[in-house]
Amino acid sequence: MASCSLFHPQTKIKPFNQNHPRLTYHPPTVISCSFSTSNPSSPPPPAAASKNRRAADENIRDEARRQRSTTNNTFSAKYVPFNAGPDSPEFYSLDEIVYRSRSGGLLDVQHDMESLKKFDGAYWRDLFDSRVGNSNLFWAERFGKQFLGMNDLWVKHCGISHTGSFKDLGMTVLVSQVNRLRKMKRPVVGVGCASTGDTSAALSAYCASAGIPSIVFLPANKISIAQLVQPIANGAFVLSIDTDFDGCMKLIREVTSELPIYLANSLNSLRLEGQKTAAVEILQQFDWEVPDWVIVPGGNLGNIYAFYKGFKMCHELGLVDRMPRLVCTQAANANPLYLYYKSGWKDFKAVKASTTFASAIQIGDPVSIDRAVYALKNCNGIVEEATEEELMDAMAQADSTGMFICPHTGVALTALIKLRNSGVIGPLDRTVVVSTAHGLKFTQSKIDYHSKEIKDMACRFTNPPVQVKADFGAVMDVLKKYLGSKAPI
Ligand SMILES: Cc1ncc(COP(=O)(O)O)c(C=O)c1O
Ligand SMILES: N[C@@H](CCOP(=O)(O)O)C(=O)O
Repeated sequence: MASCSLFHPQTKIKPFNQNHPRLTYHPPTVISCSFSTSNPSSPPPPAAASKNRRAADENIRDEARRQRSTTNNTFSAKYVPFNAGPDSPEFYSLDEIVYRSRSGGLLDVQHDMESLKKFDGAYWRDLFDSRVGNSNLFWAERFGKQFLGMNDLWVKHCGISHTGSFKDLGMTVLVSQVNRLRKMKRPVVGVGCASTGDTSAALSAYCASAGIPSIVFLPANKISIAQLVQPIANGAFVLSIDTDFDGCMKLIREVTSELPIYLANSLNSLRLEGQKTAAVEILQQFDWEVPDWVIVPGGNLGNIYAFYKGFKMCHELGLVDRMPRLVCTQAANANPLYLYYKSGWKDFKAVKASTTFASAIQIGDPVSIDRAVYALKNCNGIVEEATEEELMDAMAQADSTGMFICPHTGVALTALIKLRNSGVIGPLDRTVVVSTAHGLKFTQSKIDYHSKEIKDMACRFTNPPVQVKADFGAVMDVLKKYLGSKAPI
């Protein structure tokens, strides 16, 4: 949660709402999670939105039920082939169990934008403001000023959430829909995913809360202990498989086409509808001012598209007047998007991803490659990469200024450092780095770094504990030496 001292002086930041029902199941229609259902034929003035606000003792599900019964809701959404033209006849109800288009391509959730546009930007802003419930947007004052000469640098801590990563935002939507499908007696016995640790954590928690079986495929010995224990503790059926994430992903796709297990990876476009709300949160936290840059670490590449979609929706509905530029950044050990970008988008090749401290993005064959390319091309985006040393140093430097970030956020900060040093990102540019998971999930990498136990890595920013005898004189000696090395304030 944001404390006053972390606020940027010129920015009105909306407070973090601790009572936000992150683990509450939203009503079935995706759009009704976020939007009011007033009669769209006569848009109410902005102030009227506040009349729709739910009372303090009403949860968001009850509010949606009440509004559906008293208003004429014509909003709708459906699956369409990804990037299909307006004339494409192919579409599916959100109640169908479908992950691919007829041609085998990706799907996308398409909202009836014409209905939504009957309300103006002020209306939507007011409605979103009435439902605020954000993860922390942290003014990275020290890191920005000390290392980059920037005064307007922010870190969006999506990992300060129920299961400790941004996956919670999408999983609440997906599991809510599964809940609905099961109530409709659709053949869904369980929900499954392949995972590098965060998707499985979110899936197992939300399924456990809803009483739905979850099945997770994990690459053996390739995820952190903290991530492994999450689905175990939440009662998921955990398969530790002797392959990498891409191997697990292939298997879960085959399995979900044979068995009544609903696929929870971001190949399923429902997930991205939840994840895109992080973009809305950022805009809302800046009081609907658009940042210049948003930097996102990429692996399976659903999230970069989710951010694009969230910003695009806010632009199209008039909540904001422009789009930020997006930067997607990968570990150099797992960099198929980066190589594709460097080829001038000419030659995409999946890679065999090597081990990286950013283990959650050790992915060589991202399912959302087409979505990511679309997003980046349409916002003048950039792709960067980070070596192991760069990402670990960036993480250590950020931690030394009061953050406690994950290595993936170190990957994103490395992109920022490179783009700032090359002058692409200017000193006055308002920049948001997306922190995707909680640092406490990745303590082993920090221990390795601060113990200087990483082969071929200088570990330039270590801060190891000092071993000292239980003796007053010895303690005084080390303290005097330490204080002598510090300049007086
Ligand atoms: C912590 C973390 N950061 C970043 C990513 C990358 O997100 P995406 O797969 O949507 O590109 C993932 C998952 O892949 C993750 O778990
Ligand atoms: N980092 C992810 C990898 C799978 O991504 P998804 O968004 O397609 O589910 C994880 O935590 O499993």
